[in-house]
Amino acid sequence: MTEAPAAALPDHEVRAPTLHSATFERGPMAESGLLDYVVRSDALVWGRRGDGKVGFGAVARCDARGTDRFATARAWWADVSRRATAAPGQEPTAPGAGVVAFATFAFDATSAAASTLIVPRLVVGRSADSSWLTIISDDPSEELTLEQAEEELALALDEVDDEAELHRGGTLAAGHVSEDAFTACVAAGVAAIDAGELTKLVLARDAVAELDGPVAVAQVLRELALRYSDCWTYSVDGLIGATPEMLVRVDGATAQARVLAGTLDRSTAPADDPHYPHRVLAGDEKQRHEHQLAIDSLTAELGPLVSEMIAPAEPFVLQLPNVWHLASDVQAHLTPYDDGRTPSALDLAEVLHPTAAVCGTPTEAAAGLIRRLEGMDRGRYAGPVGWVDAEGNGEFGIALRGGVIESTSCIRLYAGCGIVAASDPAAELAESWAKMRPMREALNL
Ligand SMILES: C=C(O[C@@H]1C=C(C(=O)O)C=C[C@H]1O)C(=O)O
Repeated sequence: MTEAPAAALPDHEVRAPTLHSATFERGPMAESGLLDYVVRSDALVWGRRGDGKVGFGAVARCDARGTDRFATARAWWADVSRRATAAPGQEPTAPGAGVVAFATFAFDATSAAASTLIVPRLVVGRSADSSWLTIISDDPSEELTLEQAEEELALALDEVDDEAELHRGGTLAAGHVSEDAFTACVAAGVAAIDAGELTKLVLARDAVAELDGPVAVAQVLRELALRYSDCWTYSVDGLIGATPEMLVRVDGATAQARVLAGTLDRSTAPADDPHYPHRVLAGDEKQRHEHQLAIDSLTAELGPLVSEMIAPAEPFVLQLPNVWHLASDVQAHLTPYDDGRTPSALDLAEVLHPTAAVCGTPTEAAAGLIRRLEGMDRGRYAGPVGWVDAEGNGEFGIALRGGVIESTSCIRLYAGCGIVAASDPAAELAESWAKMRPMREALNL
């Protein structure tokens, strides 16, 4: 048995609000599902193939920084969850219904970026077999009715962005890590690997998009969701994108992850060779090695918390519109902590982050070298992004293939690549461009 992580920090002042909610079942949604609700730039979004949730407004928020960012978020969420109540007869009916927080975490403990949990006022949710509307209040005396919830939702959907003012295009410039700096970083990373300092590290760069009008967030999200239907589209407090990588998903006592590592650009692939990705990706020793290190880092951290883990012996080739990836879906049965509680999605996000898919092996050596070589604050790029409910169910993707909105018309994009002994700087630079393609296309750049 494993000891549960401390439920509250020793100096944690309980300032979590007492929330109550009402959840109303709704009929089947149109084929487009949740996308019909992605119309505002300030909505909270988590979704894939029309399922997921869209949040409006905010009734509570927790911001944390530094080494304790996960612990602070966990303690705050434990307080919120413990006190949350539901209106009689309107209890949550599915994971993610009822009181729920959208969450985003900085990649590194030294980041200036806040890690944030936001509880929305309204949530429209949809899963394979149900859809619902939840309204949440921090005023225990407020009566929460379906009429009230529908009225507020209609208002929220009415105040859509003025399409005439939104951006049509713009320019993309180097960020903190230019192309030259990136290739130099990769060369230095390979040298460190050759010197035996570490086995793998993931190096990233950024690029700044200056648009000719306000970022058309909702439009970008809808486009990403439609084109990248195998990815999880997210928007939490200015962090937006569509990630193909699931750090962890918790549904009751089941945990799942989708590990990616190993990438092949589709734009340079021969059109007439259907076996190309299997031969060049699945058959390549460097890519297989990089992938195995990512799986090992996940299973090593997850192992002590589960009674059973199924990790396939062979990765599969995940085809996205821009690239192919080597992918492995891992599933596990969670063991309760010795206090009887099942590890939550938040607990697991903390334990699993950062995997070797975005940091390296060994973790500490890679994290140190990333700080030194990149010399940029990754902010929330490559950190966990997703949601958690009061029961501990939730989904945390790794915030990849996206960017951070820095001002009304400016968004910073990020992309990184796994570096092993056989990596070539120019090839890694090209791969980083392929990984920025989804956002560039959605932004019209
Ligand atoms: C770091 C990123 O992607 C990660 C690195 C990969 C690789 O190097 O092959 C593949 C998928 C992701 O785990 C990114 O998209 O920025």
